[in-house]
Amino acid sequence: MNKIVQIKNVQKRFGDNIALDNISVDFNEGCIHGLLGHNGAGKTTLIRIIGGIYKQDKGEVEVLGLNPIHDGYELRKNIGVLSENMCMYDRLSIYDNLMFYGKLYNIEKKELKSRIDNYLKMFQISEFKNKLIKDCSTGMKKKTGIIRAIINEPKLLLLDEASNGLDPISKDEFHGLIKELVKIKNISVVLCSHDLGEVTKLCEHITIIKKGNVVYSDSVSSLSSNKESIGIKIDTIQDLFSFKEQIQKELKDNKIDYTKFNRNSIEMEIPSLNDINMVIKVLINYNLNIINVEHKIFDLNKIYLDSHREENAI
Ligand SMILES: Nc1ncnc2c1ncn2[C@@H]1O[C@H](COP(=O)(O)OP(=O)(O)OP(=O)(O)O)[C@@H](O)[C@H]1O
Repeated sequence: MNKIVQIKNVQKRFGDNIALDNISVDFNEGCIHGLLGHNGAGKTTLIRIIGGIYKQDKGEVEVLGLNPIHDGYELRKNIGVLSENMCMYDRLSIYDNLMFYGKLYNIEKKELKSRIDNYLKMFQISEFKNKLIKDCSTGMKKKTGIIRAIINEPKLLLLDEASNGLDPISKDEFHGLIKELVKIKNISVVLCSHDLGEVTKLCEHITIIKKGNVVYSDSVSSLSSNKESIGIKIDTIQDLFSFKEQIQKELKDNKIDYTKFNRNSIEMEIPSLNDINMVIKVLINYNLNIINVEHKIFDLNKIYLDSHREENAI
């Protein structure tokens, strides 16, 4: 698979603050890549280096075979960026905003109009095209923001916490649109998010950054197939916290070290599916009513928490 982004030993400082320490990571073409990490981990800085907005202090960066600093003009023609703050003109309509941004790319007027019309249709906001941005809902603005980010038909789309503020239904729609773009336009995406559900749903490759270093980077398919243990989640009617310590001890005696208790559910890693019966017996012994048993093939929550334990610090 071709590499669309190659980052090698990149460092970026802001004064004494090391935003990126010594990062090396590659992103493949035609995939959605998730970029995760706590607040201040360095995600936006990395996105901005990829987009040619910041220049790294050390290391090498290649995006679409280009050097983002030296080939900035060429690069900007081929990437799209959407961040939480979308920077659109409040007093212009959806349509006029898109025309304005499209003209910046020197897209021929007839072609630009046809692209805008097609995307407005695809995103189901044609009927609102004359609405001023200041009067639009967050969902409408986000859709306009994505159209703006892809109006130049980019090969790479950088989404920095772009779905923030969307209600669950609009978020679902947003995810559908991103998937569709990847499928029909073969766009590669780097998606920065704090929403692990969103990343699990969309991304084929995941990179976790901690204090300016990559602490985790792997494809979801290899994560799922290389797993030595199996994640399960069991829902109960009763409150599990009252039995937490006893259950935890019994499971530990049965070689189940990782357990996460929620009020009405327990998540754990079991060595094999045969161990499910033993776990259920333990719970039933506490007169707990089990209402659901879920097999979690890919548990990003656990991967994220594990990668932020102190012993994994680089
Ligand atoms: N322009 C800047 N000037 C000074 N410091 C900056 C600048 N941009 C980022 N930093 C610092 O670099 C570090 C990494 O910030 P960055 O915004 O990349 O993190 P992030 O992972 O995107 O965080 P969040 O999830 O909160 O958006 C932080 O300590 C931040 O304060």
